[in-house]
Amino acid sequence: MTAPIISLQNIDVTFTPKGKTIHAVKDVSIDVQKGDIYGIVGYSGAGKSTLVRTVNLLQEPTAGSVIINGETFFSKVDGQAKTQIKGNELKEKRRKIGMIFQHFNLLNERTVEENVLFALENSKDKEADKKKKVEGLLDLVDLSDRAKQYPSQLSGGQKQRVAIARALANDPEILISDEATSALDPKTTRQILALLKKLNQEYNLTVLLITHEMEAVKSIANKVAVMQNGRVLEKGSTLDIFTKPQAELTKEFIATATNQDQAIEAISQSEAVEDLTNGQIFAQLTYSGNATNEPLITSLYQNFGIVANILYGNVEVLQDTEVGSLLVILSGDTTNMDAALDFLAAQSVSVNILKGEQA
Ligand SMILES: Nc1ncnc2c1ncn2[C@@H]1O[C@H](COP(=O)(O)OP(=O)(O)OP(=O)(O)O)[C@@H](O)[C@H]1O
Repeated sequence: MTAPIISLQNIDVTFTPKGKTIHAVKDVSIDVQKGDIYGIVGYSGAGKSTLVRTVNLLQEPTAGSVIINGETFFSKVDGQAKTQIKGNELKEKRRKIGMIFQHFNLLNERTVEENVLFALENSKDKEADKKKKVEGLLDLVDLSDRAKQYPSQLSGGQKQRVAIARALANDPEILISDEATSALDPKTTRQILALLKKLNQEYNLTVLLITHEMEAVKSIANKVAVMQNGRVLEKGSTLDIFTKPQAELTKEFIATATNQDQAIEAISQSEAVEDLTNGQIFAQLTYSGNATNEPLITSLYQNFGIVANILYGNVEVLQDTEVGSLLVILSGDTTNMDAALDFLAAQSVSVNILKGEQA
């Protein structure tokens, strides 16, 4: 595997406001490969923003190493500062890491094209070239007809597209998106995510996607890290995390993103689940790829005499792979049930027992 474009190693960030100590980030290590859309998901206060701000040293880590494109931006290990880029060098490097935010951070008294041009104020290019560049960027984000308008005349989605054009002005290889869709409605969110995906695919832009919405991760990220209380609880490919989540928090995020929490809640109150008898299990089965095509339910009956009553089923496509989810009541002999659950595990079906003897 090639060297990561972003390598955060054992990052700690501690704040000490008024003598109080806040461990915002605790021993976080993340490697992002070029071309990844890497989601970092967690609730408010989990430490996501603080962590990503260490990538361009807007936030200096208390300890750890920040290595971008093989170059050590910062390293402090065992209390010893080893490397830290500063001053103009840091400013120069920062320009190669674009950032977009929840509230767009546009200059309200400047037009759309002036906002984008502003990012090029340190560029030594000729004015005519800069103008051309801005035109190209506005074309890219489909806002050419709004060039002379002011931010107040734009919708939230359009403002975010101006911010994206501005973030791309210095040809960054990395784009940090910090809750960029959190203030947008669902349809506009989908459009902005589609634009990020397009930039990723067509320009090989690496995207760090900070969000509290697993839905956003599901739709465009190929990798994801789940954060809570400053720590990464688990990380991996989006497909793996969605099909085999380990941490309770991850399961919660996924249930919300796939609307399964609503299905589980509704079905949990159904008569069939309320009146679960001995030997019955109410479970969620999640499976991907080949397993989707396996006649699982038939196998359970034929091989183990276990009857599966399907109460809810859903299939979606994640990273070009089908991911299926079933809410079922499994009924049958206890010994056979154990064997059936082992069989499901061997078929790479993740079984989450929601109610019943083995829960
Ligand atoms: N400059 C600061 N001084 C003191 N505490 C801070 C500072 N910045 C962040 N924190 C604290 O660090 C913790 C992590 O905050 P952070 O903003 O990174 O979380 P987050 O996951 O990005 O959440 P949000 O989406 O709400 O910003 C919080 O407890 C926050 O109050």
